[in-house]
Amino acid sequence: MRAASLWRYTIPLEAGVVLRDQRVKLRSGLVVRLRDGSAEGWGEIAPLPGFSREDLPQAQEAAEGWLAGWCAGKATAESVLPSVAFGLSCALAELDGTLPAAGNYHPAALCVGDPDQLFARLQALPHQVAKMKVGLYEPIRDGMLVSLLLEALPDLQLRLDANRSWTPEKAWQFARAVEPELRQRIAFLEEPCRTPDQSRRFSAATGIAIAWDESVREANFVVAAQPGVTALVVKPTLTGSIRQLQQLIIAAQQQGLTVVISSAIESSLGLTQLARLTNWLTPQVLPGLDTLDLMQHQLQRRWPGSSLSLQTLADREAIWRR
Ligand SMILES: O=C(O)CCC(=O)C1=CC=C[C@@H](O)[C@@H]1C(=O)O
Ligand SMILES: [Mg+2]
Repeated sequence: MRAASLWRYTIPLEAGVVLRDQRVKLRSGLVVRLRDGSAEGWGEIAPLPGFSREDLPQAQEAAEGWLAGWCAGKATAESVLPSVAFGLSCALAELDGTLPAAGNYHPAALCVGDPDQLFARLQALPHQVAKMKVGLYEPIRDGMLVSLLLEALPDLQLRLDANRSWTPEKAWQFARAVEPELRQRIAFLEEPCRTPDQSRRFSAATGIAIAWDESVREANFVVAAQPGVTALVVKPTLTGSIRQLQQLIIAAQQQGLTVVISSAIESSLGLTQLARLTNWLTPQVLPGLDTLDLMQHQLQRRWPGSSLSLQTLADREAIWRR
């Protein structure tokens, strides 16, 4: 006997969270629970405004349609909406036991805040891998800060993310502020320039490794080894089901590329599932999942070690059930 419930959640974000130049105060999404006899599986469906092609009402409509079919025992294809396909695939994988319980709860530390605080925080990290946004201020300032951190912390490896914000000239200004021997400790710089071509040229000229994030989600994207490209940053809420993630990982491995499983600012429910997917599918790679502290509370499942309070859904009214 199959049953399903859908809840809607809204979590206040910490002041100052900026996504694509927009200050964002709330994160909303759906949580699904599937039951089949005594087995149970949960998933999170949370399109990210400005990044997902579907919005929350569209995701809800698609999820309800899929769930009605599933409860009736019909063979149901994966949704074409990535957030829906991802959340439902997690719920199914918990239900049938394919998603292992063990997780990798040690993401690359996301650096925000002023350089002094950053320095203290980075020094205390168990593994010296951190991620920093660049491209929000002057590129020379970014380059100087990167140099300062790499010089002060000799074991530190930095992942940088420019979100396609630089012209070739600005990207050069950044690179000139980082000495060539320090550039080797930039594990990768995500999408430095406005176009992939410009980013590839930047990498060839500076020796700074790059990674694709936005490009992975473009219709014409092909997984291919290219000089200077070391990694694909994959946010499953934006790319689709666990099966699609597995295909991407296999294709990337065949081309010698690393896949970094990353957050699309999911709640602790989705983040802990991403941590489990990381441990299962990319066990050698630190994930990009250090986004829980952008939120004011956890949802349904605890992230190990987090002191944020937990809100659960079982006593809340579902918006849909069957
Ligand atoms: O990749 C990580 O380590 C954390 C996630 C992260 O940086 C992002 C998540 C979602 C939207 C973006 O603002 C941002 C990114 O650009 O990659
Ligand atoms: Mg990015």
